[in-house]
Amino acid sequence: MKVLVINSGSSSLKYKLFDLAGPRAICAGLVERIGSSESSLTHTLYSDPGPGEKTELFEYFENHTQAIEKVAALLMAGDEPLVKSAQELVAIGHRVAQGGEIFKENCIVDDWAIEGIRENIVLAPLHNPANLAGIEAAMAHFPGVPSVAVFDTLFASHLPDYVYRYALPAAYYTQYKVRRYGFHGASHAYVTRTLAGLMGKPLNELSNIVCHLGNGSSITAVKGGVCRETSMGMTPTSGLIMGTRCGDIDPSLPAYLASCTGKSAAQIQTVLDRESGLAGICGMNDMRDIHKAMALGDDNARLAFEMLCHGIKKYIGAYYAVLGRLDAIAFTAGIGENDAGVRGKCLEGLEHLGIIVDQEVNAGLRGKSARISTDDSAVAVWVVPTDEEFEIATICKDLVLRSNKNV
Ligand SMILES: Nc1ncnc2c1ncn2[C@@H]1O[C@H](COP(=O)(O)OP(=O)(O)O)[C@@H](O)[C@H]1O
Ligand SMILES: CC(=O)OP(=O)(O)O
Ligand SMILES: [Mg+2]
Repeated sequence: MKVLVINSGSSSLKYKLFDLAGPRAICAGLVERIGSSESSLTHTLYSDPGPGEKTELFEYFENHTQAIEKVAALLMAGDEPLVKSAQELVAIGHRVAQGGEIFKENCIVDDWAIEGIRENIVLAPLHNPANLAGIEAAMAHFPGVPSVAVFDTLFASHLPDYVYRYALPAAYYTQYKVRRYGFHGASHAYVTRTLAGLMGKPLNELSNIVCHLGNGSSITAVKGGVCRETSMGMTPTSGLIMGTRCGDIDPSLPAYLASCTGKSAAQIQTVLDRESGLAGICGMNDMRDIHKAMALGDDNARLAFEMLCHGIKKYIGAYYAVLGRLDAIAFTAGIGENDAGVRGKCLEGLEHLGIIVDQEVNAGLRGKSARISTDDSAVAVWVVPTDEEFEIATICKDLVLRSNKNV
């Protein structure tokens, strides 16, 4: 029973092929820095034991459609292709960022779902187009295989009304669905469940914060596995400073900037989504580049780093208060899993809150699960690599099996 999962992020495309009968994924890959001259594809074929063979291709991928064409060709190439024919796949799972109020559950994609995802583009302009391109390209390459849409927004769909509503005229909520949705749901759900397992604590007793820090970043407060607060709002532009997104700003700013610069609302939106965040402050959106620049004394890179860390610290403090009791904080995604500097800095000075980082363990840790707090830290701090694709594959399998039973 093979399931292919496609996770189109704003700047990357991840894929993983699972044989759900087996213990682990068959292969995985990452197309990074899509749209940049430095774009590349890394394809890893897993073998037992060990990570297996790695192929790296440096090619220009202009957009997500081109990336998927290459991935499909890789999976189906050679004498013993990983996917012999489309019929071998029971489903292709797609991460879709914005489900809005249209999608109350994950679903098998049909014309109605495609229209709904398209309608929600205004609520996630960087993501839903990439997600839709992924779905359409996969449908073209693997005809007859059910595509399953797994929505980022569902994890936060049980937020209390006083959290998800904005203090705007009530009609804007009822007519235009203006509200906090929250994103990165598959990641927050997977990391929270994994964290409970690592800590040996029943999920329904765990009170935790997840810091998903990637090119897009969001933080959630979770009690008993249920999301109680989330930093992203109606769109993934809000919350923390991100690679190119501004995060929370004064709501009067767009109108003020429009009057200063003569730019249209759409042009200002592009500035907020694509030219702001870390890139806006220092010209670089990747923390690896920012660290290199900081080491050379670049003060704008230092500022971008400090703004990010300060923002994370503010959310942790606020969500600690929201939860009342905090058992653990988990760091995940590209920055959360790999950047010891960010982890260390944003938790600095929180000892009085019972959060004590073991700086030595933290500094040495990259890309794998481990506790990075000291034994006497009241709040456990963990790095938990996310696996949005595994979460999506599991959802796909359940949905397809259920729908086959109903046929
Ligand atoms: N080794 C590393 N050290 C520091 N930061 C890293 C490292 N690897 C990746 N990152 C950061 O992670 C980001 C990508 O995170 P990821 O979760 O894969 O993004 P997305 O899914 O949003 O495209 C990069 O932009 C970079 O800032
Ligand atoms: C919703 C979102 O920000 O996604 P990504 O992190 O993939 O950009
Ligand atoms: Mg991501």
